[in-house]
Amino acid sequence: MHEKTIFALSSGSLPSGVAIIRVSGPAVADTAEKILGCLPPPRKATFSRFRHPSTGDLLDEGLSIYFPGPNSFTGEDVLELQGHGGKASVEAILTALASIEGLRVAEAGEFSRRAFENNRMDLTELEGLSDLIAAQTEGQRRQALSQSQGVLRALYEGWRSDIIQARALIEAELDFADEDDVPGSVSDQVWSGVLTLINQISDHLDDGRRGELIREGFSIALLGPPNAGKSSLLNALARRDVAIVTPQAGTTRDTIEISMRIGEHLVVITDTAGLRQTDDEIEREGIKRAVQAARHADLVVWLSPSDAPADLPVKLREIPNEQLLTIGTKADLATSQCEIVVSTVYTNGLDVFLRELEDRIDKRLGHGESAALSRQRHRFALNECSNCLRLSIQSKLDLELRSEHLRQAGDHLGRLTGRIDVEDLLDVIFSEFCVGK
Ligand SMILES: Nc1nc2c(c(=O)[nH]1)N(C=O)[C@@H](CNc1ccc(C(=O)N[C@@H](CCC(=O)O)C(=O)O)cc1)CN2
Ligand SMILES: Nc1nc2c(ncn2[C@@H]2O[C@H](COP(=O)(O)OP(=O)(O)OP(=O)(O)O)[C@@H](O)[C@H]2O)c(=O)[nH]1
Repeated sequence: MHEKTIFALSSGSLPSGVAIIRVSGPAVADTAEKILGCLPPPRKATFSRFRHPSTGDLLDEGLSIYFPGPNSFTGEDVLELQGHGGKASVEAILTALASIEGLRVAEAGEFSRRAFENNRMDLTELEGLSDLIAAQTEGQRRQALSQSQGVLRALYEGWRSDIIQARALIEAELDFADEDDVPGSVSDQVWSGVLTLINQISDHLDDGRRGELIREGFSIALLGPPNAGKSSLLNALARRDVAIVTPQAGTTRDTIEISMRIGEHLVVITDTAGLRQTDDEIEREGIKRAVQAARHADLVVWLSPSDAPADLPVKLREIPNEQLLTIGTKADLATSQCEIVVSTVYTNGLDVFLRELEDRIDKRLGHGESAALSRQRHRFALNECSNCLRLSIQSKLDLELRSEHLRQAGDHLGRLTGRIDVEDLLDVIFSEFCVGK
C-alpha cells in the first residue's frame, strides 16, 4: 500500500470538451469530502460541485465517480473528477488537490505502475496498454487491445505453471530417490510434457515476427538504378515532397524514411540511392546504405524504368522471392515487361501498386488470429526459456541438474510477465507512458 495519494489529468490536451482528473490512493475518501462535500456512491456517475477545500470557492461543476479499492483501475481507492476541459478550470482543480495533505502529482505511468504492483496487470498487459495508447493502425489497435486484456499473460503463465508442476514432480522423485519402493518413471511423463512445451514455444516464436512488425511497422525499401523514379514514387505515396526529385542521376544520397498506413498496418518506406558503379565517395556511401536497407527490409520494391529496364543487381539476388516485388516505372514513356507499372507523372497504377502492397503485407501480418509476441524482450525471454528446457530434457544429465534447468526456464517466463526481478525493466516500460496513465 502506498502512503501517498496521487492525482493527474488523465484525459488529453486542453482545451477539451470534458477533462478527467484521476485521484488514487488512501486519501481518496478524505479528498472527496473536502472537494465534493461528501463521498459519492461507489461506481455511480454523480453530478457534483467541485469546491476549493479551504476557501469553499466554486471551481467547476461536473461528474464524480468513486471506485473503492480493490475494484478499480489501480486496485486502490480511485476518484474521478470529470469537469470542463478549460485550461483554467483544470488548473484550479489541480491546484486545489495539491493543497490537500497527502496528495501529490502523479508521475508518468504511475497509475499503471500501481495497477501492476497491486497485481491488477502483469508486464505484458502493461505493455499492451502502452501500445494501445500509441496505436495508429487498426492492426496495432487490435493486437494491443488483446495484449492488454491478457492473451500473452494467459499463455506465458500457463506455460510457467506447467514448468513449476513438472519441477515439483521431479523434486518429489529426488526426495524419494533413496526409497526402494518408489518407481523412477514419474519423470518419463514429465519429460514428454516438457518436449511438447518446447514445441509450443517454438511454434509461437516461429511467426515471421508478425507481432513485432505490427507494432514497429512493416519496412519496405525502394531500390533501383539512378533516375528510376524512386524519390518520385516516395513523394507520391507520402502525398508530399519528402525527397528531392531532379532529372540528374544520383540525386538521392542518404536513405529517407516515411511512415504511412497501408490498409490496417503501419509501414515504413525507405527511399534509397540509385544503384550504379561510381567513383563519387558520397554516392558510394549512399549505395552501401541502400544495400543495407534492402537487406533489412521486409519487402524490397525494385523499380525498373520502362524506358531503360534494369535487372536486379547480383548482390540483391539473395533476397527471397516473397520479399521482392518488381515494378515498372515511368509507364508513360514506354511499355514495360512488368506486371505492375506506375507513372508518377500521370499518377497511373499507384492504386494497383498499393493494393499489391496491402495484399503482401496482410499475408505476412495476418489479422490477429492468434496471440503474437510483440517485442524483442518477449522473443529473448522465450528463447532463453526454450534453451533451458532443451538442457533439461537431456537424459544423460543428473536429475538434480535437470531440475535446476527447469527452474531457470520457469524464471525466464516469470521475468516475462513480471513475476520476478523486473525493477530495471519497469522504469523502461513506464517511461513510455504519459502522465495520467
Ligand atoms: N472514465 C474512465 N474511462 C476509462 C478509464 C478510466 O480510468 N476512467 N480507463 C482507464 O484505463 C479505461 C478503462 N479501464 C478500466 C479498467 C478497470 C476499471 C475497474 O473499475 N475495474 C474493476 C471493476 C470491473 C468490473 O466492474 O467488471 C475491477 O477490475 O475490479 C475501470 C476502468 C478506459 N476508459
Ligand atoms: N516521364 C516520367 N518521368 C518520371 C517519372 N517518375 C519520375 N520521373 C522523372 O525521372 C527523374 C528522376 O526521378 P527521381 O524520382 O529523382 O528518381 P530516383 O530514382 O529517385 O533517382 P536517384 O535519386 O538518382 O536514384 C526526374 O526528372 C523525374 O521527374 C514518371 O513516371 N514518368
